[in-house]
Amino acid sequence: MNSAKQSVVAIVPAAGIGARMGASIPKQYLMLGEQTILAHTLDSLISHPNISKVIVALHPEDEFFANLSQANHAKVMTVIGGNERADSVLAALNELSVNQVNATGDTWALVHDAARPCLTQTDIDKLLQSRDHHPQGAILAMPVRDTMKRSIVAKEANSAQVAETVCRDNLWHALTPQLFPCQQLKNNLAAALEQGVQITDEASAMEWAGVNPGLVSGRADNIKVTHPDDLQLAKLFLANIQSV
Ligand SMILES: Nc1ccn([C@@H]2O[C@H](COP(=O)(O)OP(=O)(O)OP(=O)(O)O)[C@@H](O)[C@H]2O)c(=O)n1
Ligand SMILES: C[C@](O)(CO)[C@H](O)COP(=O)(O)O
Repeated sequence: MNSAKQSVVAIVPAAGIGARMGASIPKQYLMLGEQTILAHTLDSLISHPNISKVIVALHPEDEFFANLSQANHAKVMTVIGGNERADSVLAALNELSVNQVNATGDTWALVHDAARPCLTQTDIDKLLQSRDHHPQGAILAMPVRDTMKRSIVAKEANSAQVAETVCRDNLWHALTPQLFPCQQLKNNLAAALEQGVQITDEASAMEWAGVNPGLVSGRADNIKVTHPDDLQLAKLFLANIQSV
């Protein structure tokens, strides 16, 4: 079926606590300019014409989401997330299968981290258009530019040492969104988690099932806000994106 006719549901894992950020509140609710990180992320998905629904996976004790204006948007619905990111994504997929994925299963899941607020419409378009030559699904990714080192396991802080240089040929940074047929992603993610497989992104569940997801080159400013110094960078990137 022509990809233009297939429906796309965005899934936003937003149930983390942001431990590495070390803030007093979950990092997705930190301010970035005029809005929270999560609000910026939701705006980028809500505003895309080919995204019909946005399912946000929230921490069971989340007390912030209801205060976002985006919480009341017609496209937005919520589910309770799980202990790990993958569990939160699966919770959203399970919610979808109840009332969204039709018999032919031609609904696509576009999974995007709440912590990546600098996503552009152009990159969403690029990923959606990749379905015609990547019917198995694809992810936004960025080729590695630096020489990559693997460290010796450090015995104490600030004592890391190089163990080896890792060949960077064909090495990419996996970004999000990651785009897969709903039904296949749900089945593969559930099976992988059931087997205790370490799943840190949707592609790794699909790879576990023998799929080779497409790699779609994405913008370098689509960063995941993880550590405190990422906040200023995200502010700069967002201002740049909004100025064009
Ligand atoms: N149980 C979890 C853990 C993470 N996430 C989400 O997955 C995304 C990427 O995870 P990460 O950057 O690691 O966020 P946190 O888990 O919050 O960060 P940390 O690991 O520092 O605690 C985030 O938007 C986070 O909210 C989630 O939905 N459910
Ligand atoms: C999904 C992801 O953003 C791709 O790079 C990354 O795997 C998330 O990792 P995290 O440890 O859950 O932040």
